[in-house]
Amino acid sequence: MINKHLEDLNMTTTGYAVLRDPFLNKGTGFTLAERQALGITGALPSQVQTIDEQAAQAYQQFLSKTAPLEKRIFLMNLFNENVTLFYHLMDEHVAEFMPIVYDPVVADSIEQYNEIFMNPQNAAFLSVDRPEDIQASLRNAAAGRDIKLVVVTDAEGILGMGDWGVNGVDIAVGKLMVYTAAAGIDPASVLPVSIDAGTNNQSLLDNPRYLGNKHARIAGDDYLAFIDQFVKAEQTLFPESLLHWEDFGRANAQVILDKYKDEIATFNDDIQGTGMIVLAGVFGALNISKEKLVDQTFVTFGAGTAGMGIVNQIFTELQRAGLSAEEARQHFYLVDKQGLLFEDTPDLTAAQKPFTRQRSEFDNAASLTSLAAVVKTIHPTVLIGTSTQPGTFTEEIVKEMAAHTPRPIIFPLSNPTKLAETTAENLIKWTDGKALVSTGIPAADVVYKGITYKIGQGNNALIYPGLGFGLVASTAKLLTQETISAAIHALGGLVDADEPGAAVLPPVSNLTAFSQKIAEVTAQSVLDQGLNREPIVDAKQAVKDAKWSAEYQVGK
Ligand SMILES: NC(=O)c1ccc[n+]([C@@H]2O[C@H](COP(=O)([O-])OP(=O)(O)OC[C@H]3O[C@@H](n4cnc5c(N)ncnc54)[C@H](O)[C@@H]3O)[C@@H](O)[C@H]2O)c1
Ligand SMILES: O=C(O)C[C@H](O)C(=O)O
Ligand SMILES: [Mn+2]
Repeated sequence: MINKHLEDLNMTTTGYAVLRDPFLNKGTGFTLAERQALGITGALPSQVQTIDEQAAQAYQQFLSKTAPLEKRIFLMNLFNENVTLFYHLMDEHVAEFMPIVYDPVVADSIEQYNEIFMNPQNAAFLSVDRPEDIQASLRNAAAGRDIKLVVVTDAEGILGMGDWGVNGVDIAVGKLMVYTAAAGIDPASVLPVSIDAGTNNQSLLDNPRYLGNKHARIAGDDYLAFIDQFVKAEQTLFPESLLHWEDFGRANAQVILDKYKDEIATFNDDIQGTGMIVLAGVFGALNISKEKLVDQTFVTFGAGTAGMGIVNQIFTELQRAGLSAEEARQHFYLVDKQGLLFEDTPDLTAAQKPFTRQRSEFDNAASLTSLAAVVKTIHPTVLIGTSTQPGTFTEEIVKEMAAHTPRPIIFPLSNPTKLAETTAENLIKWTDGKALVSTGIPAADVVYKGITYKIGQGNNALIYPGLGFGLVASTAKLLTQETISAAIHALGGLVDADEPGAAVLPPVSNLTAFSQKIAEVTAQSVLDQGLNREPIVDAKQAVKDAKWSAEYQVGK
């Protein structure tokens, strides 16, 4: 698909403006004829390079950087200069670049955002103090581009690191880069958005270099009114776009999703994307252990945005498998700061309440205040960590779990690296190779007693690009549970369960291939429900037509 922006600008943009527009620039890739036509003859050295030659040269420069953050800065600057070359290079090195462009190195860039500030990858910055600027800010950042996908963050819950104010814009930028690298959405059709609602992070407020609003976060009705103004402006300016919410705080994420999910094409990645990838990972694990979902007992450690997204997705699937809601609920034990969550536990969230337990179920209810006590009492078969508490899946807890189930499914999912509940290596060793493991951040293979255990990455990045691109390609009006379930099953069936040490999810090196499959299944589901805005008959063809590839267009 040739973006309208390219056609429009191509006719009117000439001279240095072409070289400075990252969506148009080819640098030394411009042919002599193009240089002539665009009025940039003499503005570049005489050699004309192919994109492969440029990519090889850029990769050498990338390799000369040793610190991960330096590598990221190099790649962000390359993106700012030449978007096509950036993605051409990323296509060739997707497994190597993902941790740099995205999690975990994106966490370092967020923490040091003000100190390393650079031209911000075409993001839109909205300030809660200037609601009157919302429309203009979105329009200016889009700069005439036809926007089909917006990733917005207010950065109250960046990964597990809490409130990072305006710095959090980098997660919106990173998520969108993964969308294009994985699924092939046209980078000229996407927009990262930062909502600066203030920050409660004292280190930012005290930092003289902090670039965001230097006041406490606004909350409550004022906050929700600003969100509503944003949604209305976004939908007015980009009426066919998908709106993706990222890293909002626990008190707002579900409220916002519930408010808009039946009205517009929208998606909360931490709730829905995480629920999807975890269920796909559990299916992958059950393919290996040859067990059934309905026979599993789940302990979720950290019953916040992600934890409850996971519980609800599995809960839905258990009902699809034939259980009643009440039967399905019996499979879950939620552990949060307070310990096991009971119906009379103080400070329960709305999402937690339906899944609490009764004290009368246990002889030792009063002592179920720690994960160790809960694991010892419940004997879970699946343990999921979204707690933000590093090192909490201890050897004692893991060994206790493994003593009561042949293939314990254990997913320490908290990000970034420094917050993970434990490592894949620990889990394999402590369980003598029995654990079926997935981690939020990328993990190296674990070699143990002669077997190489591959570790699937349980990160929503393995599923949201295919889902989101499928929705955009099929011009979806809404995202339904039916579509979500279809996408999960598309991914869950992609592992080779019989290989010794097999991973529960496919490798990031295959991200492009399986994102394509997820996009096709998603688009088909949208068509099956009649939720497409445009008349589309062939889902696969629609995905193919919408796919952008990181090659220069001749003569453009
Ligand atoms: N791998 C993935 O795809 C993925 C996706 C989303 C979130 N995450 C990770 O999950 C973590 C949580 O994210 P979130 O958006 O749900 O945040 P959140 O703040 O909504 O939830 C965190 C929950 O953990 C609880 N918690 C805090 N301390 C605890 C303790 N000592 N014991 C038990 N529970 C405790 C909190 O009370 C809260 O309910 C983050 O580290 C995030 O990076 C991973
Ligand atoms: O950003 C990630 O790596 C996954 C997830 O959305 C998170 O918030 O941790
Ligand atoms: Mn997130």
